[in-house]
Amino acid sequence: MIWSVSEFEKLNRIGEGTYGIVYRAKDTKTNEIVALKKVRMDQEKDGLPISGLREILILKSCDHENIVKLKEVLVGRSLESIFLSLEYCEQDLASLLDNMQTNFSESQVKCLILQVLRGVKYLHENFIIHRDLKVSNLLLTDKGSVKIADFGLAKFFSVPSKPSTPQVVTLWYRAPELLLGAKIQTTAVDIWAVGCILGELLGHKPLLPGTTEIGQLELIVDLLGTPSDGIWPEFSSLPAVQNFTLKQQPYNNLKQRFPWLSAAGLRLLNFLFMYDPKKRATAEECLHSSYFKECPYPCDPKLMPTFPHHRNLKNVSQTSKAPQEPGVSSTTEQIPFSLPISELLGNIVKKRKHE
Ligand SMILES: Nc1ncnc2c1ncn2[C@@H]1O[C@H](COP(=O)(O)OP(=O)(O)OP(=O)(O)O)[C@@H](O)[C@H]1O
Repeated sequence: MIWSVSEFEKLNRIGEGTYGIVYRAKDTKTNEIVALKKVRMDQEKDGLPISGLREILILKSCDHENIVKLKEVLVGRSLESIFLSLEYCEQDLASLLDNMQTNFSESQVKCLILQVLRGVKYLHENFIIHRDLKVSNLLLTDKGSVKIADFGLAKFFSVPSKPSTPQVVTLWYRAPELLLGAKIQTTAVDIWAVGCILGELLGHKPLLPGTTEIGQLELIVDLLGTPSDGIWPEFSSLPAVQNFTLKQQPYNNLKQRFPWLSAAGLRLLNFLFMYDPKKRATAEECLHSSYFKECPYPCDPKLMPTFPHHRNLKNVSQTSKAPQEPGVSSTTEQIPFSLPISELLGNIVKKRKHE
């Protein structure tokens, strides 16, 4: 068995999510810049946390230009730390939206959302539901390429579907069926999230920024009107319908929210926001939307502007002050040994003898 050893120079911390810390790092052998995502092992005594395993298995199975590439799974000196080495993307849409001086033009929004839809179409065709699509999980390279990231909540789905835990997807992007306790999750939850992302890009602010589940439902009802069995036959049999009294609001206010948007743009948003998940658009259908075939046309990704690298500027000083993690030096990190995924998964709880 060949163990290849790589050394990474940790450059700065670029993100910290629920499941891990992400660093910008240089592979000192190849000089390649990568993103190293440290998989959080806090509660784990017997191996990888489920979110880390999911992310590895799903990313390993993906090969698409709009899905972030997993290069290697790396194991630290003691098997206690696991890192994913991912292709490096200069921006994530959340920090970009927070920091940009000029808003995205509609043609740029079309370019971005088309790429998201291509990535989502690929996932759904490969029986993967992402379940946590949001602007912070959409990365953008300096070449204008969008990459869907963070597969910690993603899962393979089967047909017919099996019940799964409803508490997924960040509140702002969460589909009404999840808020109402549906037991079966379908690809439609990702499509709802794409609708929220499109609304956020077009409106330059989060579309439905709820702070509680009921508050989230109320924002949805304010925007789209109150659902009923007429438009969504399963509605009144959803588990949580009894828990909430939804206010009666008969109007769809998308046109009021986006008064400048064309009829095709509004049709697309309405299709993404169908209450009934069975009637909601598929990624494939959205890709054929006439919205993308009318002026302003989607810009070519190569013509997307590049932006200052805020995350690096902000975090360089933070990184040098950050408390040192076990086995991690603040400059040249002796981190990981790369191991084949089959080995990793086979040996995940065994200590390495040949280190
Ligand atoms: N390949 C990458 N290139 C550049 N930046 C990245 C990359 N992967 C992740 N990031 C940055 O790190 C942040 C957190 O990453 P990620 O979402 O994968 O972690 P997480 O712990 O699963 O987060 P969450 O809290 O969203 O579940 C992202 O928002 C992004 O800013």
